[in-house]
Amino acid sequence: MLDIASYESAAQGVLTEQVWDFIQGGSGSESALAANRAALDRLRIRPRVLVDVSQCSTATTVLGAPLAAPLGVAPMAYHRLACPDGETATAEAAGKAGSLLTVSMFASRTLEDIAAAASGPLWLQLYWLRERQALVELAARAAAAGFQALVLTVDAPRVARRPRDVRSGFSVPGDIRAVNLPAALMSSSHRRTEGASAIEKHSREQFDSSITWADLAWLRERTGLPLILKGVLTAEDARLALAHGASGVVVSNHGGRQLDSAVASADALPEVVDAVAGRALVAVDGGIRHGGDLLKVLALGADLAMVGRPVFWGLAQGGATGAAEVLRLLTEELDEAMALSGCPRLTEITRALITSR
Ligand SMILES: Cc1cc2nc3c(=O)[nH]c(=O)nc-3n(C[C@H](O)[C@H](O)[C@H](O)COP(=O)(O)O)c2cc1C
Ligand SMILES: CCCCC(=O)C(=O)O
Repeated sequence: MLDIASYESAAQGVLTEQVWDFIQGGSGSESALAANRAALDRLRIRPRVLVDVSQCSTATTVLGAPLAAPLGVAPMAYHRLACPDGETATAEAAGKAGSLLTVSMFASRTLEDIAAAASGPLWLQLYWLRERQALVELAARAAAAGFQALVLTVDAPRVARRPRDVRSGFSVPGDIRAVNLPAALMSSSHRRTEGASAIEKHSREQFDSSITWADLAWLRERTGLPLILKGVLTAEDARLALAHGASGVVVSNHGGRQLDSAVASADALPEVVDAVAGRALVAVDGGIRHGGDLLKVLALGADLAMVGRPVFWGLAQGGATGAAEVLRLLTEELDEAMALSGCPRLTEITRALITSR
């Protein structure tokens, strides 16, 4: 497999149509989904030549953790939809590739099993549930298992209407469970209804859509782990995130799965980078499919790029091996893009490298 697109088509051949649509799909007209790719494609690289690129290095550290490249796996629910081992396969893959793994609150393997399979840094993603005690317990288990940060997803007061899932009557198969949460909190995710998405209905029941900036203190008082906010798309919210003690933000429109008309993540990235001004970590996700895309978001000022669907495709196609290959491929492509653009070190990747067409 020579590119990420090959993993995508291989995965389509392996997954059921309903799971495929759940993974690939976005909200509404899928315009935010398309915008992520379009924004990256619009950016082009202004390469510099006759630079000594005989020794390129993609290595970096993120919140103190060494990585082979500024690359991480975005949180995605239920990896067992893609392969039988689920998140332990992903953890093994991320470790092999030197990437960071963000585990979803709706992971289908236990935090402890995932930690045992991991050899690299782990973060735990949370949605803010009405049942706050479940958050506190998860945060404590994550810290005990060696997770290094919490990622609170803030772009999902509820799961958006995703037409593909409504049409297919998507529900989470009964044998695949969000095993880190009490079963009673999850039962409606598995309740199949024609013409409705179970996860959208579940989120209306279980997510607390009343939380505001003021509530973040409550969570921060209950964990020693750094808190990162995922789903920030404006300078205003980036400043508020810092004012409320966040250690970082993930610039993301949730892979086009939440606000359908949202700005593309690559378009939002520069204003967030400028607002954060080096005071906290800036990660980004959405549509990153090539090493060149990595180079582009690094040039716009991201400290870390995260990929979602490509990892699912790798898992579907070849379990831990497939997912590791996807992460390695992106890292190799970044290395090549750095060499061919005259940037042997990550610090040389600046905005001067970017033009829009
Ligand atoms: C199948 C799937 C499940 C997801 N589950 C979660 C989740 O549980 N928590 C979350 O914060 N984001 C979730 N996301 C969003 C991803 O973290 C990420 O923002 C998005 O997929 C990045 O875009 P990309 O897929 O284009 O790389 C999910 C995305 C997909 C495709
Ligand atoms: C309730 C599960 C939501 C996972 C998901 O599909 C997403 O966050 O995009």
